[in-house]
Amino acid sequence: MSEPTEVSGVEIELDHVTKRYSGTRVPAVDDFSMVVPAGKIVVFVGPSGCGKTTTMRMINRLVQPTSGRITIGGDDALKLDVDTLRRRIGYAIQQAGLFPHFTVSQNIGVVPGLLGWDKKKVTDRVEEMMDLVGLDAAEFRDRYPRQLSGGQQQRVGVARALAADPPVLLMDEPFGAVDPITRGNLQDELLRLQTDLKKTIVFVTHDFDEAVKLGDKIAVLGNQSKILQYDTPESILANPADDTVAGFVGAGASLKQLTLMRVRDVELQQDALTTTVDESPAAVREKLSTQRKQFALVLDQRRRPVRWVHARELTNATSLGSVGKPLRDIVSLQSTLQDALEAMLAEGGSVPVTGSRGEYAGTIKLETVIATIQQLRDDYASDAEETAGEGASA
Ligand SMILES: Nc1ncnc2c1ncn2[C@@H]1O[C@H](COP(=O)(O)OP(=O)(O)OP(=O)(O)O)[C@@H](O)[C@H]1O
Repeated sequence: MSEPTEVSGVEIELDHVTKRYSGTRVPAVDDFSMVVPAGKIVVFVGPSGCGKTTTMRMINRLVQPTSGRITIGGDDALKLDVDTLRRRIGYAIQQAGLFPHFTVSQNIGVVPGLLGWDKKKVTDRVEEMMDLVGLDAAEFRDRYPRQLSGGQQQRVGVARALAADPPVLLMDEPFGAVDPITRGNLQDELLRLQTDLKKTIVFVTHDFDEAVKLGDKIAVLGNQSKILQYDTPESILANPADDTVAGFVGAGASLKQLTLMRVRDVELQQDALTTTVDESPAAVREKLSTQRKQFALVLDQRRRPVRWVHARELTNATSLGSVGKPLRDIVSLQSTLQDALEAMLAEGGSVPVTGSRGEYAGTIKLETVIATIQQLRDDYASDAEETAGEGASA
């Protein structure tokens, strides 16, 4: 295994690449040039039909370019044997594209199997991948895709794409078909994985917020995959290159900046009273009353938050095993402040924050997010003033 901090991804370069589908008048992709840096996530975002998918699929030659050059880690992708090329490139798509008659483990083991790995190595790898994407192998290994939720299917799709440890990952709207909360969780998990894996990832989406959250760089594309702007999310939000990009960035750029900040970047509260499921309700009620608090946060044996319980609910309770209100939404240290804000609005107050293994790390409160928005606006206003000042003195 490589060191976790090592970049395992390789650079991708597209050089004057054009795709003209037969029988069409205008090219779907016209003279596209870009360098995707090794170990980074580059997100293609743009309107429907602008050529995002065609551009991406030329990288693994699911679409054959009409002209131009593509190199992957310095090798000419158009000259490589197509099987060799695709072994270097994981591919995940919307609705996961799983084989319906294969179990989860067969789906994840497809590429290692094709590569001729022995059975034991494939089984071990499947378990490792399931663990990586947060699926319990014992529970899910033998299920069929239709026996999984949309989010679980997407996790299997990501596990399958990563199974042969390719340096490059292409992801075409992989989280497009799931509800917003699951989508947020899947995005967080991808970022968490990427911290260790450091693959080169090209990610296609319609959703600008998703692009801001995931991208080290974003390519805003117009018709025929024309690159309108290719830059960091911070620069695109602060300085959209033209009106079309500004339109895409949309209203509320300062709110969108909340997607650039993570919960780990702000201060958490440590004043909630926590308790475990095996503590007696009477003891917890006593502590609540001494500390003049109304709510306690119940943690499970692994210190993962499960429920808020109100002092009132403890009066007749015999155990902490079931009383209280289950948490609908938990944010992690990786979540964006926007996710945290949405969770707070849904929960109606502070929300618990979890660390990398799901353990309780503190709570985040609305005032913290509001103060951060204020800070971002002040910073933005003073930057704008400086820029205006420079203009005047030039
Ligand atoms: N096989 C094909 N034959 C002919 N034209 C095609 C083919 N595939 C795509 N196109 C056209 O090429 C253009 C770009 O399509 P592409 O799927 O790459 O866009 P996209 O940006 O990924 O769109 P969306 O976001 O809707 O998926 C579109 O005008 C589409 O109609």
